[in-house]
Amino acid sequence: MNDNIVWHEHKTNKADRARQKNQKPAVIWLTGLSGSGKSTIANVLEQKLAASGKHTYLLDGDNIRHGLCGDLGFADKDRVENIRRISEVAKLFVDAGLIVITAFISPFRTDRKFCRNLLEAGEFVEVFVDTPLEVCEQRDPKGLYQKARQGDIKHFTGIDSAYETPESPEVHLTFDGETPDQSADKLIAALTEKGYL
Ligand SMILES: Nc1ncnc2c1ncn2[C@@H]1O[C@H](COP(=O)(O)OS(=O)(=O)O)[C@@H](OP(=O)(O)O)[C@H]1O
Ligand SMILES: Nc1ncnc2c1ncn2[C@@H]1O[C@H](COP(=O)(O)OP(=O)(O)O)[C@@H](O)[C@H]1O
Repeated sequence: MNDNIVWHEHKTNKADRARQKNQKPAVIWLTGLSGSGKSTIANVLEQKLAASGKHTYLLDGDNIRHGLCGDLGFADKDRVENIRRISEVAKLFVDAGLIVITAFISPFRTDRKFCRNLLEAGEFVEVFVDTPLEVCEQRDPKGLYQKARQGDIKHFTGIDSAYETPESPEVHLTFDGETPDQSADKLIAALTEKGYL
């Protein structure tokens, strides 16, 4: 970083904006395999939070990779940079007073920890969408597992690229045949019980 760039304190701050919105800004970070249900649950969660008057913003893997991270692929170093950029954006949105929901595979522990460390204590809420690989592969909503098994996609998470499971996520969301709506309700119940909402 350039030594001649000095941080500028603003007169309106995160606490003011949070008070105005009557909510606790945070990042609800969904992590899990492709097809585990991150985007689906994140969408339902956002709808439900909006309906209860919360101000939210959803950052979703596929969408962000069309714009902000459109230059990145799926080699390890690209995934690291992907999560770094998203973490910085999430931090800005938290500063804006929002409840940020993210839906990225985010396969590496150090990258999820990077985001946690960027934020203040209690602002990073790791949610492990723990759907077994067999279920994700059976769902295969975009046909990507089939392509990965055929060798048409390289470095596919869970097939030939690692997924490091969270060691102590704030919320551990297991799949037991629930509908997306039920999973989102389970998540909201856990977030409420732990005081994040
Ligand atoms: N090689 C490989 N591995 C994993 N995923 C792949 C790959 N190639 C494309 N896709 C599609 O990209 C989506 C994952 O993007 P993310 O930004 O969440 O990935 S990461 O966090 O940087 O690992 C992922 O979206 P989700 O299925 O919603 O998770 C896939 O649709
Ligand atoms: N309880 C559930 N929660 C989330 N998705 C579910 C659930 N049950 C079935 N699904 C289906 O699984 C698929 C998950 O896909 P998606 O949300 O794109 O996952 P990801 O974002 O993790 O790749 C969707 O087709 C969704 O309808």
